Amino acid sequence: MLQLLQSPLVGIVLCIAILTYVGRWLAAGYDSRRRTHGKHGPPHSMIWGSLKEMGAVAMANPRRVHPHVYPHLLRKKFKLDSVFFVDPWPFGYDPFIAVMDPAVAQQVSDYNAKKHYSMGFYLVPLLGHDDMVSANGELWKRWRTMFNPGFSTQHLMTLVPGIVDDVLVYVEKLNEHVEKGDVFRLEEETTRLTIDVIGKVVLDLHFNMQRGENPCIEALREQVHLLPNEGSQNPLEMWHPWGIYRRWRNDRLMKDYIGKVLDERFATKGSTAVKTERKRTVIDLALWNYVSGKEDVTELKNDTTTPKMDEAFKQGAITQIRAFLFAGHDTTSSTMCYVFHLLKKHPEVHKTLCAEHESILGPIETTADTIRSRPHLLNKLEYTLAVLKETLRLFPAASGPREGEKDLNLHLSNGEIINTEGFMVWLLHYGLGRNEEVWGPTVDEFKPDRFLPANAHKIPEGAWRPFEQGQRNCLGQNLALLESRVIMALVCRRFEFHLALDRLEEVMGDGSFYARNESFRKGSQEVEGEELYQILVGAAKPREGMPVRVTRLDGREG
Ligand code: HEM
Repeated sequence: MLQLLQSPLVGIVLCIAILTYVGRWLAAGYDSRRRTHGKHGPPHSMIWGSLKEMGAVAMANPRRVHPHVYPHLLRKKFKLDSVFFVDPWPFGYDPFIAVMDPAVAQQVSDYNAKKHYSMGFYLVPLLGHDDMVSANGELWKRWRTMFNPGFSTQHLMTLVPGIVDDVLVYVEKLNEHVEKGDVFRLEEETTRLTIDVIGKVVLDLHFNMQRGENPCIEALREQVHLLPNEGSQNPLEMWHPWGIYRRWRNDRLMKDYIGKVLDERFATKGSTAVKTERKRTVIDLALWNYVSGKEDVTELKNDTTTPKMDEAFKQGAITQIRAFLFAGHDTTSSTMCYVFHLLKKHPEVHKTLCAEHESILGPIETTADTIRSRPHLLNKLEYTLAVLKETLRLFPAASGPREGEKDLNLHLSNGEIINTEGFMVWLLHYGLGRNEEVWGPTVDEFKPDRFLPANAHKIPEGAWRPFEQGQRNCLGQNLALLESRVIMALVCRRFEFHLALDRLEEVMGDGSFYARNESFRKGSQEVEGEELYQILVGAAKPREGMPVRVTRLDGREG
């Protein structure tokens, strides 16, 4: 063996392999430069691409600001149009077309452009292969069709009492923080709540993360933190042996845990209950579809031994369940954090919101029971919905990376037509929500009124898309908006949250991911005057997990 390794032939083969790899890498770089040169965008050089200009913007802003913020800052700095080209090679995967124009974004979703392949790479450690968030074509369609009924408004209304129970635990915990007067990370507490909610929706399980721990969720959350994130300026971080081991271990743990739940549900319910009960949790929908797809279910019904599930189906279902657990927790908790942050900054909005809750849901003491018995009242909270929409306009939790292709042409308002082949088409909800050409002179102001039904017609079509639109829109958006309204109805009249970024040292020992890496805290800590800027940790989250103090608004017990 040693002799073989020392032979000149092996050396030659290795050299050829390395040279081929480097050659292909350089060719990709040249291609990226060539494609982007001369196109509308920040100043571009054949040597540096857009790197110099991106670097200058990065240097003028906090080191770990979320990548979806940069194109917006570039657009403002160079007074660019709402669609432009950026060449970040050797960073990223392809040169990209930044889209912050509603009509053009709409063209991309009407075309039903494919998810960009980088999304799959990014999500594999977290979700496994072929998850429905990044999959395309028939594979995606099959899962989406299967799970759609689990997110119908009618079904979601039946979940409201369970959501209320979870939010009441959250209220209890906030009261404990009031008593202690401590500083804590609001994102952490809120994420535990949204996990409890999504656990019921997806697996019909109560994870009880607000009062305890769960190994599967711990693994999921650690996995989120091990993805390329705010620490990924160091490309070697992904290759750290400890990180590789933890990702492997977490992946196995999640697969085993969810696989066991699936097996148990399938064994206890077998086909009979799954077929007759027609429950609509994600897991039951998966099982129901599986059982219904069988040619002969009687064989399963009469089976006295434990029925076994086809392994390929099981692995696919595990991946989708992981996708729901992931997509359904931190996006919502991040949005809630920004709602509370903006309400504190805008007391007049907070007051109007509380008045709406009082008039539609009655006194706070009876609100939980009122919502449980008359959940449809949540649909009447127009101002609450407007506050949520305005928050998502300014702080969207995600964006939409799509793959350009030969037949996908973008028709710009100036008559120009852009062919997208070879580019990533990046639908940037952050930049779209902050584009003054779309939202006018009040673009930077927090004005929920713009989303009230009387004003909604003034908003250009396709301009509000934090859940994306078209066939690949967010499957969980109705759940997110419903859950958020329950939280707001039970929290906003009780508490206010005081941002405590100046008391960070009090939470640094909490062992959370946010406590890592001191170097991120050096230099400017504001983006366009906002100190609670977004960072990338799975979703776009408030930096430092939003350290706060909480006080009671009425001085009474919550
Ligand atoms: C405020 C909260 C949320 C926001 C802002 C949000 C945003 C988004 C966005 C922008 C997409 C499209 C991504 C793309 O175009 O590449 C998406 C997809 C998705 N979201 Fe959400 N989401 C939220 C909550 C949820 C919840 C609660 C669930 C729970 C089940 C969920 C499940 C999904 C799924 C399964 C997809 C993929 C849908 C498909 O491709 O067919 N999301 N979300």
